[in-house]
Amino acid sequence: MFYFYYQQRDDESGKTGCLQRQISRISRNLRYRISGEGRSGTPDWFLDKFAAQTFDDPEEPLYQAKRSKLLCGLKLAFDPTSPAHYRWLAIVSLAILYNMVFVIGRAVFWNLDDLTYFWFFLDYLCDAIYIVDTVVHIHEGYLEQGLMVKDSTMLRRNYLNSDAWRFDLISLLPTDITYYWWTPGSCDYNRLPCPVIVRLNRLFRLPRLWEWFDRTETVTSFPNAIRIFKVVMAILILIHWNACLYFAISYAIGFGTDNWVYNITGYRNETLSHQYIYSFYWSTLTLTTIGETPQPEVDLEYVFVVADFLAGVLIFATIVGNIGSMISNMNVARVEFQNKMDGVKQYMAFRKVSGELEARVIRWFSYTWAESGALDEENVLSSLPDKLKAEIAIRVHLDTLRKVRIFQDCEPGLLEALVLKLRLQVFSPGDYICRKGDVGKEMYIVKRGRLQVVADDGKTVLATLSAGSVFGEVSVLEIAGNRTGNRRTANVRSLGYSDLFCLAKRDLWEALADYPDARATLTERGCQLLRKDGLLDETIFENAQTTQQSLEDTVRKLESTVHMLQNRLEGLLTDVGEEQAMMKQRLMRLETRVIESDEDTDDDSTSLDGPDLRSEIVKSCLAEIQGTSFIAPNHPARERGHSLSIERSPGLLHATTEPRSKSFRLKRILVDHSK
Ligand SMILES: Nc1nc2c(ncn2[C@@H]2O[C@@H]3COP(=O)(O)O[C@H]3[C@H]2O)c(=O)[nH]1
Repeated sequence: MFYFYYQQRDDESGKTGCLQRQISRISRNLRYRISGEGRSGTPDWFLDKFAAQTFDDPEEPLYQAKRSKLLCGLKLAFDPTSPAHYRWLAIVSLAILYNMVFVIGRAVFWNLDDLTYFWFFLDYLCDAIYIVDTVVHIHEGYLEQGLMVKDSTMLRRNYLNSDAWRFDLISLLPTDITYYWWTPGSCDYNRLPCPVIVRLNRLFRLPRLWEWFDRTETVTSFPNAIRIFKVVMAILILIHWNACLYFAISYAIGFGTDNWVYNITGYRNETLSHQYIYSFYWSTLTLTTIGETPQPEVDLEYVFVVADFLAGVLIFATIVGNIGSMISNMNVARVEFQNKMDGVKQYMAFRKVSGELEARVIRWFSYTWAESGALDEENVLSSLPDKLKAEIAIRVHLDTLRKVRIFQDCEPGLLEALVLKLRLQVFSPGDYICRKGDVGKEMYIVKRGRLQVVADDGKTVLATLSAGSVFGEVSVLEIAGNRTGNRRTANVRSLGYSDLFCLAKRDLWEALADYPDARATLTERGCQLLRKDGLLDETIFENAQTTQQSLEDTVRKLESTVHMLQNRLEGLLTDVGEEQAMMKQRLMRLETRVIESDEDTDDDSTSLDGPDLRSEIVKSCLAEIQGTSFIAPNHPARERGHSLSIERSPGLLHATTEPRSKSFRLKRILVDHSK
């Protein structure tokens, strides 16, 4: 429950052994300090302090480590998803429930409050639980960017930023201080309520109870049962509170003053049990509006009864509706299955299917329901990512898969790939899974049951298959030399009920494409069976093996050639890149020279031809960048929306705008790579 962890800021200096020594020293110091000086403070406050003290000792070998900012501290944090935290919430919930039931009960039914010391013990036990819970609540870890935050300072900040601290604080207020003036045990039928009413603030801890219910709903395998329990509990507490209010109103109006209020006179009516049972009974009748209740006589009674009726109608209608839908949800699988079965039965009756077949179908339905509850595994798991689905499937089917020889030594990847493609099929006694001569489209793995491989006569049993056996692979693998081609080589019949995993041919091929060893094992097994039955043409098989061998060699050679070519191409690409970089640099140098020579003149209409220096520069530019075309993208003419054409003649460069043809001086010359 407690996380004591090291926070190490300097990786170089941390060594587990040293850290353990420090921790034990810090704990020793902590114990000494707590017992010796009795100082208070949060544990991590202490621990940080002592850690600093320990490291400040120059004799300490880790003194240097401290200098390089190794901070080693014990921190207190609670993981809100841990089972220990969940159990703690259960304890807090009990304390809250205690307060919810007994504070109001004892405040009204004075006889109940007589056992003063007993109640004191329970009250302060609950208060102690509340105090510890506040510490736990403050140090509860939370997720930030998917990681659990365990830093005490951040946890405290997070707690103070939430609303929870207000509720915790109110529920911790020591309201019982009023007992000093208002002594417990001093109330009777003349003086109500009892002083314990001041403890009502303890109910502000209610959010923790809801938290526990939420966690329980998530954790449990029976969420509907928990929901129903929660609703029933809410109803009972509501009735209890209403009963207490009825008794309190009867006191306010005056016990026995009319027929509506509680009549306290008489030996039986004076007893606590009768007072409570009658009030509870009255409350149940009124809230559920299912029985005759005494007619109210005074205004307050009318108001109270009307409020009760309204609450009853609204709250109970909601609650009962919820319970109804929960119960129908619990049966939804059964109802759906029943509907499917009825549909098939109606269809068989309509199509006049033989009685024997009908009976088999019905037997199949009952077996499927009894064994798996008609669970649609694919749908149930569809929302999970493939990896998780595969993990669940492997766990669920592990026993079967362990028995399958080809899966025993296979790589986990193949197992994952295959397990996701497996579909469960159920066969009844006498069902033929495949018949000799059918086209093979699936391979099967036996999960449960016994099957027989039978010859054409339907009687000669070639082999018996049980859990973990694989069959149907011969026709699916398309073994070269198989005389039956892709046809089934034998009949397979289910002896009793059998559950089989079915793997489609395409899925099997896809999975085996990446796992040649597994494929070879399967093919080898298929060959053995074919040889046994004389269905393998050895010549074709050997030829195919040789061809495959040479094919594999060719592929291997091709692969190495491709690899070599790739290397050479990479080298060439690097050369081209370097050349390009050099070219760019030279071009930049040239541009700079052109711009520098242009800076002296502003004349827009200056032609580039002529025996001046610029022309010479452009000439050398052209000579430098052979075959590359030029544009002047930054020229003012282009900015004004004129089209700009560049002409290149040997030794000259003209920039001309449309519509007016005019020569411009080029201020910048760039290489247009797109051309
Ligand atoms: N032909 C043959 N198939 C067998 C035998 N034992 C089990 N089988 C399986 O029965 C399956 C029938 O369909 P396939 O031919 O696809 O694959 C066959 C084998 O996987 C046997 O002895 N002979």
